Amino acid sequence: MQNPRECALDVLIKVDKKEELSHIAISNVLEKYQFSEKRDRAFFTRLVEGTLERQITIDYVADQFSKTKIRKCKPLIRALLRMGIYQILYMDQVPDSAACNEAVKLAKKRGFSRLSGFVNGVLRNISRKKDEIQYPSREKNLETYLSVAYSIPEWIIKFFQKTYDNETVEKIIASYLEERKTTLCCLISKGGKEAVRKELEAEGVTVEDGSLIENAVQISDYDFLYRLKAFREGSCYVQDESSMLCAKLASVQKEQFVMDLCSAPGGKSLYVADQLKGSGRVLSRDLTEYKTDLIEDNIDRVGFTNMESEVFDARVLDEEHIEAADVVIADVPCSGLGIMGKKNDIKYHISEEGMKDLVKLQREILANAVQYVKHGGTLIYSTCTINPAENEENFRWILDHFDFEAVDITKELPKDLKIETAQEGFIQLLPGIHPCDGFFIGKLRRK
Ligand SMILES: C[S@@+](CC[C@H](N)C(=O)[O-])C[C@H]1O[C@@H](n2cnc3c(N)ncnc32)[C@H](O)[C@@H]1O
Repeated sequence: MQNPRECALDVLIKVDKKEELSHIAISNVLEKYQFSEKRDRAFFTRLVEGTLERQITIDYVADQFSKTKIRKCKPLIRALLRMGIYQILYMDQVPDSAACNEAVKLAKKRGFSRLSGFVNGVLRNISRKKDEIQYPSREKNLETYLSVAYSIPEWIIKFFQKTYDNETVEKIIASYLEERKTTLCCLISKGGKEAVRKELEAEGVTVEDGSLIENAVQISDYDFLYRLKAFREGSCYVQDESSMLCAKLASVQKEQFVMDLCSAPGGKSLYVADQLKGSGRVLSRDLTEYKTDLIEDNIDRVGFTNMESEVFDARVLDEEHIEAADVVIADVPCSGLGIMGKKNDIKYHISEEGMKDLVKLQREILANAVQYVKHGGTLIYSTCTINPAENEENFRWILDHFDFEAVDITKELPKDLKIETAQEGFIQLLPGIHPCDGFFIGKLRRK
């Protein structure tokens, strides 16, 4: 990686133009430069993720120091300013002078010599007057304050306030900015947690136990996941504990047939296939070949023979599988408000209108999902969002329209997780309140 700042600039421009999602753009660059220095790769990742994460705060600051509003700047200049401000405000180890000089050099290199003075002026001014930056008053307008302080669109804050008190809302949005470790699910059939821990520690990785799930570990102090033997050889895979809990609640039994309707990259399928210990069958579907290739990559890596992938649109009823499955998992496409800390694009892309369309799509998928469940079989309905319409309202819609009953999951939850609605068959996990992503899980039984 010759110049991590230039790589970051290119990714930020692409993401700004909505040409690519940030996590995909970042991982493409990291893959391309997998043999570059660990330090450069880490700097690049932090610069892109941090700049996107703090974009609302950064833009608010930029507009105080520039006559041209940042939204009106050319994409390259906007990206340069944003990443320059991020370095000045949030990267203590980078001298402000380096942040300014490198931004000026990149502006010139990319044919914007005329505007390099403007970039220099804005960045140096912010660097000089850091202590004079004005932020909105918490007392005068809580929502605007929270939006700028935590870099979350104001409408999302108001949306959360409809369901949660201000203290909870602040905990949720603060959690999105927290640094998080990578969580891995250790496959039981590959020796389980202790075997994985041993291999990871031998490679210098720091390994801690997960908070909710027995076979979860959290790792730090590593560079490239694919270089870790335990990962490469398929003893573990990346999965948040909320997702593991979701798959665990499917409570699969040996020899069962499981249909996972929206399954790429295959996390929940892998979990249940592992629980089936080589028996039974997991049919993992997704909408496109690009997506099922991701599932196939995972199957190849872990070597499971009881799991297969298939391109299938879950909105289309599959007559051949009516009442065929012991367990159906409908982990549907959703607004993703529970994972905004991991996927920075979500907060800039999603809208209330978009969430309404998602509810329609989810019900279309659910109307088919219910039909694949055998009588007495299980339906798991899940999302990674915090939106009552996509979550408990859809759950109740199933109960109202189909021959299903809610399953009391109180006793199946980890002992530290006490959520009252569990007896009604569902839980809403909240980041900042629970030690995992924001996630909804509902469990139903076909009568
Ligand atoms: C929340 S993600 C699934 C995550 C996955 N269950 C896991 O644990 O790794 C939702 C998935 O639904 C897929 N999807 C969207 N529309 C779909 C449709 N009509 N039919 C099938 N899958 C769809 C998306 O491609 C995406 O992979």
